[in-house]
Amino acid sequence: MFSLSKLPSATTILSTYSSLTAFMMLVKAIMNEAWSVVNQIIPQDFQTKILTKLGRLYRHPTSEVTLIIHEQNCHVTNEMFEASEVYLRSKTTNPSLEKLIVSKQPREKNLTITIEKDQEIVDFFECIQVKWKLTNKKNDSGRDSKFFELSFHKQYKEKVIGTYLHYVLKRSKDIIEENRTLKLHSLGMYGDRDESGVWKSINLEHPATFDTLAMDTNIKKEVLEDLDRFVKRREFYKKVGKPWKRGYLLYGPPGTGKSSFIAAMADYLKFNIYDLELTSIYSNTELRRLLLATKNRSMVVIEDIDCSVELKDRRSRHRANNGDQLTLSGLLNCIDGLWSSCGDERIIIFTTNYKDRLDPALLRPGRMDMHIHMSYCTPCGFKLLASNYLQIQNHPLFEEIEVLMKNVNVTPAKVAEELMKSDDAETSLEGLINFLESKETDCKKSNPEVEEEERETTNPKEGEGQKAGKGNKRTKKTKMTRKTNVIKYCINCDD
Ligand SMILES: Nc1ncnc2c1ncn2[C@@H]1O[C@H](COP(=O)(O)OP(=O)(O)OP(=O)(O)O)[C@@H](O)[C@H]1O
Ligand SMILES: [Mg+2]
Repeated sequence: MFSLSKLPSATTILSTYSSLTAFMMLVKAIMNEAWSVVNQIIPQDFQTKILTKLGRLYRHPTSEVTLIIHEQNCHVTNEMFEASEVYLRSKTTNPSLEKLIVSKQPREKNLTITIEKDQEIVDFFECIQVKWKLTNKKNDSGRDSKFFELSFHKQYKEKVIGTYLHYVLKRSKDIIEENRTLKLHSLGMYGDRDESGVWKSINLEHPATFDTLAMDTNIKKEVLEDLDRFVKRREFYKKVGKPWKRGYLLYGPPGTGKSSFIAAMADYLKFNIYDLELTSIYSNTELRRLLLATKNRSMVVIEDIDCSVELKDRRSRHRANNGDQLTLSGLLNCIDGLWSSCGDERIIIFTTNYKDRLDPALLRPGRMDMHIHMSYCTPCGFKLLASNYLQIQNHPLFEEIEVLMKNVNVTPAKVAEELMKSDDAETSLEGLINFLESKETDCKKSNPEVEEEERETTNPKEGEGQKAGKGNKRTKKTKMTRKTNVIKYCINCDD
């Protein structure tokens, strides 16, 4: 029961209050005294620093939440820590940073810039402000242990944990992909002891890109759209129940850019290449093992497929005892079956100089999704090469070259070679014209009917206009008067 007699009397309350007031005054006096002593002992700017630090520690004591992201959890790498490190590398332009660490790994393209410990980085995500700080402390075993402190207002706790951290994970993956050094894996051998191959990798440093590749503009556009569609279709492939893979057959004469195309594709997709040399594989089992050892987001390349699946010439010592030899059907089964369903984002590329020599099984619909023809150099391809090699978009000699090119088959490789012969654009272009003309003459000799036709269509005033300067004796014909439907002279006349 509540009893009034237990309440303190008014006199008691008053006397307690006066004692408390007297005590507070005493404390204040002591504090003032102490403060004046501190003022005398500790310099003013040092005091400011301490107060700022204390202020930071105790700022919004109740409104701020801090997440700790350790480098390791029970000796296992913490992916969130790694992702944060990578993510914060993209924030190093933050004006609040005073110290940064700069480094460069061998063969990496870019410098790596990371934050120094105790530096604070402010980041914004959907109007939320968060603060990152890398801290370093000795752990129980006396070793340095690193961790990130991620602080923000407590009202955003759900959003930061539920959304922002996932965003950091995703962004860091993208950043790694963007800066990835591409690898070229090819087959190394164990030596005589064992005939099985193993994948060995080196950095892929092929400079070809789709911008430098001279090929039919429409085909190039179609391929790029196809690749873009392919990489976006993870869910689509899942839905329709197909392995997420795509096959391309590149065909065309030597020197038309098939290998350069593969390098350009790898650069565009940022996929590693596995160069599968079938002539060094001797059984279907070995092929399967090698294909299963390839990683996702990669391209398996089999060059000159018409030659590599000819198994007749293989030396007997390579024949597997159990009769398990590499066969075309073994290869196709592997590509269509087990291997392709064991990974994601796989591309397989076959190249050949002779599409007509390929086994129909390779060409049947659905096997290679796209057949891409790499042709001899076209006038449009020549312009791209001239722009790349000579940095010119136009020149009076272009017209003559373009007409010659319509009549003579010349590979982009040969054009590139001619354009590299001199630093002077005109000299290079003249060299190319001389080459095309000599090839035209050779081909006419081996095809007299065409020569006859040519005689009828060449300008009768031919030879009048000798080229001025540089002592060039080339006869300047008015090529445009030729029949536009003239057949190409050397269909298989390679350099
Ligand atoms: N289409 C092209 N565009 C730009 N450069 C090209 C092209 N084709 C060839 N080249 C140049 O010629 C060189 C050789 O070409 P590449 O090796 O790609 O030809 P390929 O078709 O693979 O030949 P092969 O059938 O002999 O393997 C390239 O390094 C490049 O400099
Ligand atoms: Mg090649």
